[in-house]
Amino acid sequence: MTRVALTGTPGTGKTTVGEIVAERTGVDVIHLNDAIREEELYTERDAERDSLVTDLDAVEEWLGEWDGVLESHLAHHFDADIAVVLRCHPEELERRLRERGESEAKARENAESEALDVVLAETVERFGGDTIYEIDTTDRDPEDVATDVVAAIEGESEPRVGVVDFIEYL
Ligand SMILES: Nc1ncnc2c1ncn2[C@@H]1O[C@H](COP(=O)(O)OP(=O)(O)O)[C@@H](O)[C@H]1O
Repeated sequence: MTRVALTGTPGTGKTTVGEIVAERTGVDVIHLNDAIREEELYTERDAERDSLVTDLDAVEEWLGEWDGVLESHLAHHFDADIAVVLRCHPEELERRLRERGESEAKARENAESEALDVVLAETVERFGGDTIYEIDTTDRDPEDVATDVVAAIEGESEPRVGVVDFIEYL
């Protein structure tokens, strides 16, 4: 097994898809955002944003030589053999986040970040184009998306970047 970074803007479906991949393949999946809280892998609490400031070095150390699927919007900040970047049209993303109970401001902020390809750009910067599998989840159900993720993990599909263009949303 190798290490897979399963990343994407919040709301793209990483948690949902990660759970399906774990069920189907038996591969170990770490939901990093939970681990950061449970293992106290943060430097401080940002009270204003109601969020934790992740201690990237502490996470790296905690991961050690672990192999499996690392699921988080931060997953691409750590070493991995391949990166899977989930994408979602900003309007659908905003809807998903509102339905999940996020504030209007947070849903909007994430939708704009998705339109600007922020996570993809960060991932390309770290991984280069040859080990990234970008998957558009818009109008697809999580089971289908999980099938694509499993194919990427098992080396049955080709790396690809540049599959969406959401810039008109802005
Ligand atoms: N492919 C999908 N189509 C529609 N809704 C989805 C899809 N994947 C996830 N969702 C829903 O969108 C919300 C965000 O999904 P989640 O897996 O928590 O995303 P993330 O972990 O990337 O923040 C959840 O309410 C989830 O049920």
